[in-house]
Amino acid sequence: MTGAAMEARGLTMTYGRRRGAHTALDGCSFRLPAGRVCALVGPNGAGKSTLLNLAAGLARPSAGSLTVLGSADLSAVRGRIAYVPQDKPLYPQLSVADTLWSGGELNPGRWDAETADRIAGKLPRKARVRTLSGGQRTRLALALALGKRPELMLLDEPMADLDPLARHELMGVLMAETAEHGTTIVMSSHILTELEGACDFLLFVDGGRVRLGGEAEDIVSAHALVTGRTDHGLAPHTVVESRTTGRQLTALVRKEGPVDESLWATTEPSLEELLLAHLRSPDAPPLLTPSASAGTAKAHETRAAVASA
Ligand SMILES: Nc1ncnc2c1ncn2[C@@H]1O[C@H](COP(=O)(O)OP(=O)(O)OP(=O)(O)O)[C@@H](O)[C@H]1O
Repeated sequence: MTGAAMEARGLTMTYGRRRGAHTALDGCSFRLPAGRVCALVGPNGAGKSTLLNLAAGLARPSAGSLTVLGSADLSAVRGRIAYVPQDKPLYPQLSVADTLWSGGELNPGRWDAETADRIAGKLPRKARVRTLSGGQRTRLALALALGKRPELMLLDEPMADLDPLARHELMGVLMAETAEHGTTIVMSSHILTELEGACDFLLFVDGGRVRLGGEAEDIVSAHALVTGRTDHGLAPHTVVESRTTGRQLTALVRKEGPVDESLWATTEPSLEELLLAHLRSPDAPPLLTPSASAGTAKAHETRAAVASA
């Protein structure tokens, strides 16, 4: 599919009322183009699970709007979405085989038994779900999600309890899904090293707000790691984070034009370095690339239509 897999405008979610009220998402606006593998990152309590719950249609926003797969009525697109929440809810009394069978029963016309079976891998088919380890349960939940052949997969910390080999395998499977079927994947994770190279889009949420959004490559290349003398100013660049050792300054900057490389030794940060710097600097200004800005696609389409008229 083309267009946006998700588009949020002023998306706000407040839990509780009056004195006990807590705003988990606070006026988020962003756009996630279809067919991307999107890393949803942010510190504990940032609002990641809340966003995934809203996208899965399990809760309604307190204010603002959220469009998923082109529809504001999320019950209408539920069949095209697979959601694997953090606690991986499965029926503990069912066997692995029965759980896979139920996937087929619940998703008539869409179910891909071969894929589900492949992802379930060596899980003992006769074992009851309640006897599986955390990682094995995750594998089964992912088999159900992928077997559904969704257009949008929402995965809340899918890698947390997988062993390194299984994580590697999962990343490969998810990337193949996107390449073959154009599936959009949104995956929350705290394991930053594993996201690099696997995710091509980034949503960094903190304090209920989107602080970074867009193509991972574009976001990384908008920044630079610079080292130089403290008396060389860094203007006009925005300093996200800096550290001084004697007369030497090392900083992660958001570039406003080219960095003067005669004064500053400059390298491109890794995605992990970039995210860590932003985690440590909650006051850094937000950055949304044009592809992640809500409403941009329509504006581009309108401009293109006007130009070709
Ligand atoms: N059902 C709820 N009732 C009240 N507050 C909630 C509820 N669910 C989440 N919250 C609060 O909303 C905020 C965001 O929570 P959320 O689970 O979305 O964060 P998160 O980014 O997924 O965190 P983590 O990385 O720890 O999983 C937190 O302060 C949390 O305490």
